[in-house]
Amino acid sequence: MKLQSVNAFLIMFAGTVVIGLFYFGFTSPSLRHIDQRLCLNKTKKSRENALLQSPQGFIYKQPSVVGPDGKVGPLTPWLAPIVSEGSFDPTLIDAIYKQQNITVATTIFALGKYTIFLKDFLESAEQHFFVGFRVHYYVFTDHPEQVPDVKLGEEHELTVMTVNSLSRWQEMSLGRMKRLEMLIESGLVNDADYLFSLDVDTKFYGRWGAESLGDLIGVIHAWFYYTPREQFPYERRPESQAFVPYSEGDYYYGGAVLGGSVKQVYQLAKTCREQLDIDAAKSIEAAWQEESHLNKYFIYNKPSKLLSPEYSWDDKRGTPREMKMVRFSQVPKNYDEVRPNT
Ligand SMILES: CC(=O)N[C@H]1[C@@H](OP(=O)(O)OP(=O)(O)OC[C@H]2O[C@@H](n3ccc(=O)[nH]c3=O)[C@H](O)[C@@H]2O)O[C@H](CO)[C@H](O)[C@@H]1O
Ligand SMILES: [Mn+2]
Repeated sequence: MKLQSVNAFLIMFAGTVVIGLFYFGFTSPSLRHIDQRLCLNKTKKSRENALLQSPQGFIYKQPSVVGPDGKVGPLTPWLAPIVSEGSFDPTLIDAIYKQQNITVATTIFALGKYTIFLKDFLESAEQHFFVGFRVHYYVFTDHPEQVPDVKLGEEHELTVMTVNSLSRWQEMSLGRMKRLEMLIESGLVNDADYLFSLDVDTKFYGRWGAESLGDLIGVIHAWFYYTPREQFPYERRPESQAFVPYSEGDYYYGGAVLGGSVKQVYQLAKTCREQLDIDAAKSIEAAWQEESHLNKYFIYNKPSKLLSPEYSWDDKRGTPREMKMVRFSQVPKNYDEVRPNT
């Protein structure tokens, strides 16, 4: 009888301690703090690895860009937004990102005769590209003396990066991934939150703002958004690292625009550079140089946001019904005049 009551007392005491600990755990600020920190650490880690990776050889229907209603579809099959006129409120989206006090860095390559495009590019960018935000242009050129003196807006900055001349246009285009990788490694863009790389033989015609920001950004090419995937100009030789089988691919992305967080752009540039190096060692050049490697990368590492062809149009293409506006476009160029080789 006595023993039983001691046991009952011990059980009751243990129960009270357990309940007390639970209560203390939920209410104590210090323990809650530790708990929150653990939770946040976990959350942050999974966010950092938040590449939308897709397995190779996975077969599914090709998504269409323009829906049956004649409009650019609002989402990809992996639920990434496709940004086009009417899909966002420019004042709201700018106001949200303004509060984050962000810096947008942009690389532009102007080697050989391509310096002639810099004036129009920069002048039009100053009218349309992230107006009111902190912007840092990095102009890579082998002719620093030819960089025009364009008046920049408040908090807009331009750094000239002098590089060696190259003899083939393909190399100038190919070298962009390596330069991008090196620029990020140098720590020069550490102050930037987002990084874009844009073709220089282009002009801005309309707004390009915070709606274009995200972890990993690709642009749908102006010439291929009605094309079946087996006809995309992907690299089709299996010997190349840029090889894509006929049964795979979502959209054909343009090499003229890529972007995202500095971290994601680094991952992209490094991977593409490694693939380009392997090809170079085998003397293989992909069909569309780094654009081919970029396209392969985006099949297996899905962009978190896509820019519609409004963000990479072509002056030669007119404006079909489904394009409500043109924001950024390739200007006509005489290839024989601007390129050092054919
Ligand atoms: C609209 C679009 O998606 N265009 C892509 C396409 O043709 P493009 O005809 O647009 O290629 P391109 O001649 O404009 O070369 C791409 C970029 O490389 C730089 N550059 C090139 C040659 C030169 O002598 N000096 C120089 O600085 C310059 O920044 C230029 O904008 O395929 C290229 C790869 O071959 C790139 O992926 C381009 O982005
Ligand atoms: Mn171009």
